Amino acid sequence: MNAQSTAVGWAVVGTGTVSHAVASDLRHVEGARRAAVWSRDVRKAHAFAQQQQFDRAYVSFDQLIAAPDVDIVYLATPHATHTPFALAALDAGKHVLVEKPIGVDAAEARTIARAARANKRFAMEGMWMRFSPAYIALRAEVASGALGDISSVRATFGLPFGAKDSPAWSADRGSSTLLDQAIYTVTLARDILGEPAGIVSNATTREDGVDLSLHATLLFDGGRFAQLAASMVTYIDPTASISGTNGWATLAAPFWATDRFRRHSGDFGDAFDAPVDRVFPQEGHGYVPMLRAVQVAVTAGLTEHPLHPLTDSIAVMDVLDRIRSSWLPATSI
Ligand SMILES: NC(=O)C1=CN([C@@H]2O[C@H](COP(=O)(O)OP(=O)(O)OC[C@H]3O[C@@H](n4cnc5c(N)ncnc54)[C@H](OP(=O)(O)O)[C@@H]3O)[C@@H](O)[C@H]2O)C=CC1
Ligand SMILES: O=C1CO[C@H](CO)[C@@H](O)[C@@H]1O
Repeated sequence: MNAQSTAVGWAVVGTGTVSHAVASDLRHVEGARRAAVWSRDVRKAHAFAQQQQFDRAYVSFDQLIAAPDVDIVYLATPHATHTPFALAALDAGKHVLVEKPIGVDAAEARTIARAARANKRFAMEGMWMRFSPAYIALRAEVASGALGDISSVRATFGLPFGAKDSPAWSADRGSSTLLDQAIYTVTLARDILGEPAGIVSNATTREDGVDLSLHATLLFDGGRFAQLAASMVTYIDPTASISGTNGWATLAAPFWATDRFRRHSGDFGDAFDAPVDRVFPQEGHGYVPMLRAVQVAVTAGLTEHPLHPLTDSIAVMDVLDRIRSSWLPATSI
């Protein structure tokens, strides 16, 4: 792929939670070379490179994106930093896989899409749920009519991540349960029901504006609806279900990274007494299908992935913007 080898060189930017999981999953991707890692802290960069077996460690982002053996830059940093890092990497001629959310709003997502087009480079948001075998199979069952005409979706993702005043969540980093958790619920609702015609929502926000919990009802043509909720301070059942005229199906927790769903369908007897379980093998921490798909697309010269094109990231960000702008004046805690 790059001048020095036929392997595809990956760089990981940031050394936090998801960087470790993804770096470890890269070992399962045939032809992926763990080329470089970047951190603001030299010790962390070297420790990560050693632990995850990356060739080199950088504290200069400019040097990392100038490295000839780096093909794909995976960005796993705070939300507010995604766009500047992505633009710099694209302008340096690198392909980018940007952790979700691609930016903090739809305007940023559009800016990244323009830069990817201008540089003729691959860009994608790391919406791994869309590459999960269980999720793909459920979408196929829905499309084939197994649940009849779809009438509603419920998707909720609340986990108490820590203290409400944790410095890990800050407005200047773009911390937000809308961007961090609700993005999965909106992605699922759009995948099944399309673009919402109306939105009813409210959120609980911290004084600095960080939204901590929210609920939203998305309204669609024909009375269809999606009930969504997200939180970073309390549990909210981390499952999702899709219902229609012939039954319902539930993605097991955590629905955004699940290996299974249960379908209840048919007449009342079958729906209640004869559910069908579908279970799929999970590779690594669950990121492998997405990483492999990105690498295959880049190797094939694609600039977007058909399973998660930039137009979809932009459309989801548009819905997130609409949800945010529908909130009543901030309710601080
Ligand atoms: N797909 C998934 O399953 C998951 C996705 N995510 C997404 O991944 C991204 C990162 O999340 P997560 O790994 O949980 O976050 P962490 O806080 O654990 O790690 C973020 C890393 O970004 C680096 N960083 C760069 N610039 C800054 C800055 N200005 N302030 C703070 N850190 C900075 C830090 O690395 P260093 O100190 O080395 O510079 C830090 O370790 C987010 O977009 C999040 O939504 C998160 C979890 C799971
Ligand atoms: O995207 C994500 C997936 O799930 C994690 C929790 O398990 C979240 O923290 C994260 O933001």
